[in-house]
Amino acid sequence: QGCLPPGPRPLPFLGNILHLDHKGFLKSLQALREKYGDVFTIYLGPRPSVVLCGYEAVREALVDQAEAFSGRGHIAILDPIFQGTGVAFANGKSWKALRRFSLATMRDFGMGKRSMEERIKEEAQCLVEELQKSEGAYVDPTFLFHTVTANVICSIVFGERFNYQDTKFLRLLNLLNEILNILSSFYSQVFELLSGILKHFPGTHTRLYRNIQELEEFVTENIERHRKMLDPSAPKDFIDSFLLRIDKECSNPESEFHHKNLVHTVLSLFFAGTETSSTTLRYALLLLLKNPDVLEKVQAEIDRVIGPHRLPALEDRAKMPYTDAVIHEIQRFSDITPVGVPHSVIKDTHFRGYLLPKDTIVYPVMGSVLHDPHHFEKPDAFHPDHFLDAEGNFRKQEAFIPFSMGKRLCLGESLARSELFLFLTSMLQNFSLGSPMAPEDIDLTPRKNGFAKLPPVFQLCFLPRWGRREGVQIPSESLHPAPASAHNESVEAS
Ligand code: HEM
Repeated sequence: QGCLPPGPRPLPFLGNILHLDHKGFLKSLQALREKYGDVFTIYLGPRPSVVLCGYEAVREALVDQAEAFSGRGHIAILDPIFQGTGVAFANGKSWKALRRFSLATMRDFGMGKRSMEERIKEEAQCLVEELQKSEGAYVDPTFLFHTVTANVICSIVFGERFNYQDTKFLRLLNLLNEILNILSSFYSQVFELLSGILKHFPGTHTRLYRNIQELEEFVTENIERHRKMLDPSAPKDFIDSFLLRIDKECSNPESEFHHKNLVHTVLSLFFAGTETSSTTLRYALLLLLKNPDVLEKVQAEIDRVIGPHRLPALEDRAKMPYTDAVIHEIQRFSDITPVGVPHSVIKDTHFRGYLLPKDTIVYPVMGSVLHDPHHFEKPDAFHPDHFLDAEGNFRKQEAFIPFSMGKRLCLGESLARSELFLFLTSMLQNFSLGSPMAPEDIDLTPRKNGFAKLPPVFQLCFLPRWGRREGVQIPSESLHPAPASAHNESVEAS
């Protein structure tokens, strides 16, 4: 049975449901941490989960005992669909093969001649053009940001980006949105506790399964098109590369490279790689509106290093320590997966004097690491100096782990970091930001702070910083006041 860490006494079947506050799973965990320490056990329904808080405990598990803690914990509402297939949900030999393949394919030129950077730059340019069309009106950027991050995944897996008005693409986005909304809803948390009963009745999970099925059909049709056009000497995207691997291993009945794993790996990339990046971008703009002095310094660095005449490129980042520090602080502060993604131990595991039986679920509470007061001077403030030394050089922080740590470390980390840099610098190179509210009135209280953390809904306007004449970008005096004052002037002008 093992010897689990201490925790509140569970009820039969219902576990610690009474200790969990649906408004803030994280808050409930913080209260329990005060009572039981950095490592404790809670029962989600009848199953125990071990919760790890603070940098030290999370590192000791995910890094010092990386292999033991590398299992993926079940997510009850998704279990019947994925059944352990697809890179984000698989375990053991299957996960290892899919992860190695996915990383190698997305790295370098695993998918033909176009690099990841080119794909993101193309999307960044479309994003700037789309924002130009808003003509300085106030907009809520949520949908547009989902669109651009989903399009980057489309470019990688399908080999093509879609026009923002394309009806098929809009349907794909709606399905994704609805699926991710259900996954982060209170219903899914209840399902986690009571899946044994709820799965026998129709409910929101039935709608979730219909949506996922439609998404699977969309992906399968696309795979069939790829199959017909496949050129074995020139794979041009993720699906082509996977199909070639299926063919290569077709005589091996044990192969992990089959249709179901392809479809579910593609879905994993969409689920893990769209809302995460787009929520971070939204937080970025909100924090820059709230902190106009920071915005001003970022734009000054962009003007100095990149200037107005060319697109930002990844190699600029090394020359932009302030912008790099700000992006790190945005990710630290926004902390978009506060309780982490569940892991499990793949064997009986000794940890800090306890014995966790094989398959015990483990939550590495990332919010407790990103806000660890032993590692960050002002854990609850937005403070880019966390990532700068006294000379203004970029300074690494070991407790900066928005992508987690160890063997399950986010597979899209490099892609996501490139997206954040290129999308943000492209927007700030071209636009001043305006808000209908003064910075001190902007409320940062998250709209949700449970399994996912979401910023409040807000609006802003994008005011061109440069006029265009005969294809050359030139400074537009009337449109280019100092960014901090632009912030307020634009409000009065509207
Ligand atoms: C700011 C953006 C992002 C953040 C903060 C983020 C964060 C995370 C976190 C916390 C995990 C869980 C790691 C664990 O289990 O300990 C994860 C896993 C994962 N992420 Fe990301 N992610 C981001 C963007 C992306 C993108 C763009 C992709 C697209 C390729 C992606 C693909 C994945 C996949 C496939 C996994 C599962 C890895 C596995 O189970 O082996 N993520 N991510």
